[in-house]
Amino acid sequence: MTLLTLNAMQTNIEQYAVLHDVTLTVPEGGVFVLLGRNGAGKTTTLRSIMGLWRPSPGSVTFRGEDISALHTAEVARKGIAYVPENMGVFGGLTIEENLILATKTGKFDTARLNRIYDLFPALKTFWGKQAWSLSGGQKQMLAVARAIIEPRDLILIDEPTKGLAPSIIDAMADAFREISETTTILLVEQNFHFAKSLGRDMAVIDDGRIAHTGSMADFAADKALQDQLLSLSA
Ligand SMILES: Nc1ncnc2c1ncn2[C@@H]1O[C@H](COP(=O)(O)OP(=O)(O)OP(=O)(O)O)[C@@H](O)[C@H]1O
Repeated sequence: MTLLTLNAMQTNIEQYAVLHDVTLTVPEGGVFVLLGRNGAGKTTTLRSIMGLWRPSPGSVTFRGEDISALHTAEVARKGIAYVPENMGVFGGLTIEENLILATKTGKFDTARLNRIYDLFPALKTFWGKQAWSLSGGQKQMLAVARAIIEPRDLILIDEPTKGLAPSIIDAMADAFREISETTTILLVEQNFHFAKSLGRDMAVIDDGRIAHTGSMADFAADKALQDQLLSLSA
C-alpha cells in the first residue's frame, strides 16, 4: 500500500529552482532509501515533505490526503517525524529532558521507553547526561529516539551515518531494521554500503530530479548505474 506520494514537486529556495520535478511513491513498511550526490536535492525533498519549504507547483500526499499546504506542526501531527542532518537535539538538556520535550503530554509511555532502551542501550546508561557530552553516535541515537517516542507512521532521516565510526553504523543499521518493522523509514544517505543493507525500495535524485527508482537489490547489482548516478568510482 502507498504511504507517501510526491507529485511533480517543484521547490524554489529564494530565486533558485532546487527541485524541478520530483515524483516518488513510498510504500508502507520497511526502509525506502533516497540516494544522491552532494547538493542533489535530498534534504530539500525531506524539508518539502515537512512543510519547511513549499513545493509549487506539485504536491505531497500522505495516506491519500494532500498535506502540501499544512504547517510543519500539522504535518508532524499526521504521524510524520523528521530527524534532520544536524540531529536537532538540545545540547544543554539531558537525554531524559530531550525525550520528554518530544512527547505530546510530557509523560513517557513505559512500553515505548523500554523499546528505546532496548534499541539504544547507551541512552539508558547516560540518561542523566547533557546531550552535548555524548558521542556523535549517541547524539544520533537520541535524535532517532525523539522521533519514535510517540507512535509514528513515517520517519524521515537525513544522513544519520555522517561522521560515525563503522561499529556505530552497524548498530544503527540494526536499530533501523527493527524500527522499520513497525514504522516506515524514508532514509536519505550517501553511505551506499549502509543504505543497501537496509533499503527495499530506492530512488536516486540528481540535480533536483528523480533519476532512477526501483528495488535496492537491482540497483546494488548494477555497478554501471551506480557509477553513473552516484559517481561511486570517482
Ligand atoms: N537555504 C538555501 N539557500 C539557497 N540554496 C540552497 C539552500 N538550501 C539548499 N540550497 C541549494 O539547493 C541544492 C540542494 O541542496 P540539498 O541540501 O537539498 O542537497 P542534498 O542532496 O541534501 O546535499 P547534501 O548531501 O550536501 O546535504 C544545493 O545546490 C544547495 O546549494
